[in-house]
Amino acid sequence: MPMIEVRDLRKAYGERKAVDGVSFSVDEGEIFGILGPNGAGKTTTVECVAGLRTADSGVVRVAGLDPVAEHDRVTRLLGVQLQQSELQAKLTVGEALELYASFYERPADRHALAARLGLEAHLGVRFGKLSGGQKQRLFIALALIGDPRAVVLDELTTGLDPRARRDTWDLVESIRADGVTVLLVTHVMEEAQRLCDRIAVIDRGRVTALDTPAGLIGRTATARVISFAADSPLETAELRALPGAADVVARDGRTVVTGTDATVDAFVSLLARRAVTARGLRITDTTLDDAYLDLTS
Ligand SMILES: Nc1ncnc2c1ncn2[C@@H]1O[C@H](COP(=O)(O)OP(=O)(O)OP(=O)(O)O)[C@@H](O)[C@H]1O
Repeated sequence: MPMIEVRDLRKAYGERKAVDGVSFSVDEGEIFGILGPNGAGKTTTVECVAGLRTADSGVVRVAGLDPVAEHDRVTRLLGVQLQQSELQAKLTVGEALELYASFYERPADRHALAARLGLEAHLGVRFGKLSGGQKQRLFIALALIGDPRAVVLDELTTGLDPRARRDTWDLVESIRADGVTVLLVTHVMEEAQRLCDRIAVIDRGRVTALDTPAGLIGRTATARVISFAADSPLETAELRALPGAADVVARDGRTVVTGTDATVDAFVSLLARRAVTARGLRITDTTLDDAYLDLTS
């Protein structure tokens, strides 16, 4: 049985179809990403998973339970950190953990959790005085306080500096290492690529692709990018004629050819045949960014 299952989920706000037939399932122990542009329906989808919104139609199950009809049981299994959460500014970290722990029969050990999230030294600090990264760590702690089997993390690293972002990623990996299933909403490509086992790309309320990060990248028609200084004697026409070449453009004083492995092989042969060098040659893979742009409007 999947840990989280969503089948043909639909939810409209008036005329606006926010979620329009979304399906996916998340296996136990997986980090599953939901990736998509602003307004794609990501938050609405995870709110339905958490039982915070009632779907118009479709099926949502968490460990086989209905998050709306069996809300209390699902709350014990599923921790939730939603986008733009807030707490009272005067509440201290310790008080927030104590308050949230009181909602559960068997909460996690507050002190161990605070230590694990690097909040031990901040237990007496008021919420309003915490940095962005510390607030985010507190919200993750609150999502984990019920010792859940799965956790929803929505826009986890928005507004964090690069170090805090990386620390948060390490934390998500350690949560998964403990066997907790993670449903992660993000529009940070690097985050999705680094953390997720599989990703559902959502656009305008629909799943446009569902695959591993490598699978999504491989789907893009062009998987290799060759670039070199624009002063080479190679003609645009002969580059365009390379097998598999999808595009040749001039950008920032460089010539950029996108294509496939066959394009790279033929390009190297062309250099040898013409006895020319391509100064500053770089051959890179298409990134998840490119794949994402291909898959969304
Ligand atoms: N309570 C609401 N009432 C009316 N419309 C809403 C409501 N919540 C969301 N919407 C609309 O539904 C669509 C999907 O919103 P949702 O928040 O699920 O998208 P999202 O992918 O999470 O976007 P973002 O990345 O910006 O958070 C958007 O057009 C949004 O404006």
